[in-house]
Amino acid sequence: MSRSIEEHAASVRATIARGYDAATARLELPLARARGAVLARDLLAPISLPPFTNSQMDGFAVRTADLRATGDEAFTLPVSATQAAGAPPTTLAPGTAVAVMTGAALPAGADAVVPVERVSPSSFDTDRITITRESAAGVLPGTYVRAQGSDVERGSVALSAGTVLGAAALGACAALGLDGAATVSVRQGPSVLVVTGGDEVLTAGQPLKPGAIYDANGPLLESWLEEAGASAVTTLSVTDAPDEFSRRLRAAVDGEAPHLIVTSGGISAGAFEVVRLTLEREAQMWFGHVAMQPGGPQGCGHYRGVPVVCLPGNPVSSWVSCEMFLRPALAQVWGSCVPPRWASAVLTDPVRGLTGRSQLRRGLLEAGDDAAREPAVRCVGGASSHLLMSAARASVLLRIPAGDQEFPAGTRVDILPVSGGTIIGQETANE
Ligand SMILES: Nc1nc2c(c(=O)[nH]1)N[C@H]1C(S)=C(S)[C@@H](COP(=O)(O)OP(=O)(O)OC[C@H]3O[C@@H](n4cnc5c(N)ncnc54)[C@H](O)[C@@H]3O)O[C@H]1N2
Ligand code: MOO
Repeated sequence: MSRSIEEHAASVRATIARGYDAATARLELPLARARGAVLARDLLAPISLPPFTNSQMDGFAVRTADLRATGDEAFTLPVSATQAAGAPPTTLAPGTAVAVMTGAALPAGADAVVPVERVSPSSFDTDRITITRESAAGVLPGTYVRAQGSDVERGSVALSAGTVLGAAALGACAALGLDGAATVSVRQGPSVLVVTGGDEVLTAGQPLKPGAIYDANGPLLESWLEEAGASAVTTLSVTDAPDEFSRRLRAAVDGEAPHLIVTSGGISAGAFEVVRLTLEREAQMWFGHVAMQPGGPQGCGHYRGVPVVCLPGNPVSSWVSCEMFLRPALAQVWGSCVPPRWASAVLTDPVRGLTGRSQLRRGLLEAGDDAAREPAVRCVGGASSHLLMSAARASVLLRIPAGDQEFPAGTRVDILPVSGGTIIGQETANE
């Protein structure tokens, strides 16, 4: 049975939704440990920002009414005081100006600021300034004034639920006076049991035997899931022996009580597909083919009431499947990671499509030195799903539409940014 990418994505989302646990999905965390997390609740502002009305420019605070007299070609005002940043606000006497610095409180009575370079002399070392009629015409109430609460009003929503606590958001929290110990309510993803292995798979650190390979998928999935906000990830390494697989899976699921099981490998057409054969017998599952490459063989369902998502064993297939199926589902159901942020770019080189299947090639977005130019993307490595080293160099996945045709250079394709990848320009910097 075959599915489209969208059909399988919907099915994985519905599968994962059955394991959703509202109590786990929200967590109180001190800000110092919340970097990268997603806010679960609106964060209300404990103070207004700016906390007081202040100047946006180094210049002179004035009363605009003083610059409206008719007939004069220029306005000359005595400088009655200097208002430095950090000092309490002074008062502007009518018919005068107060020298004011960027970020300094606007003196009481002033309603605009004229930048120092627009007055004569253009200096603070003076006891009077002159403003031409032409310059004065542009000085309106509020000019170069940052009103109290113009960024956020005390008590209103400063950062809404769903905001990722990146650098700007953490800076915003600090601006509100929240220190690292202040707690915020953040999203947390499911606890996940990762099942990887096969008779050929060894854990790194052991001597490599003929016919064996090291386990890439365990660490790959663990790291991907942690980045996606999983509350805990435990890994079960299995062999291809069905009875042992069945027994150990059951013990792990009963012992860990995970919200989600993610398996890799053992689901396609071979003679020892232990994951598919066991789950077809012991769980309610769909196994079949999704019209994409890599990541064709897929499965999902429920094992003892726990959602299971089965990914194909080739490492690149597992990784691409995480981005295509787990990311949208975790983002929508648990809210613990950003949803896929698809964009577009043009191909630098021709790419051959595949009949009946979209391809998800790994690519590098070229550094654009011209902001007006559309971003350009090139494939890194070939199409095969064992090519994990070139996948590690990729900064995006490119979706090449189905079709037995060549998509020429210049074709616009959908791209999905991924974390990691090689920084263009540093490929030869072996320091
Ligand atoms: N006759 C067919 N054969 C295959 C088909 C098919 O449709 N008909 N599909 C191919 C595709 S596409 C993929 S993808 C794989 C998926 O197979 P499985 O999910 O059953 O995965 P395995 O056979 O167990 O492993 C595939 C490949 O990946 C390596 N592997 C597995 N686990 C790990 C791990 N933890 N770390 C590193 N590498 C791992 C494994 O050694 C195999 O080379 O099936 C194709 N075959
Ligand atoms: O579809 Mo498989 O996942 O290409 O290698």
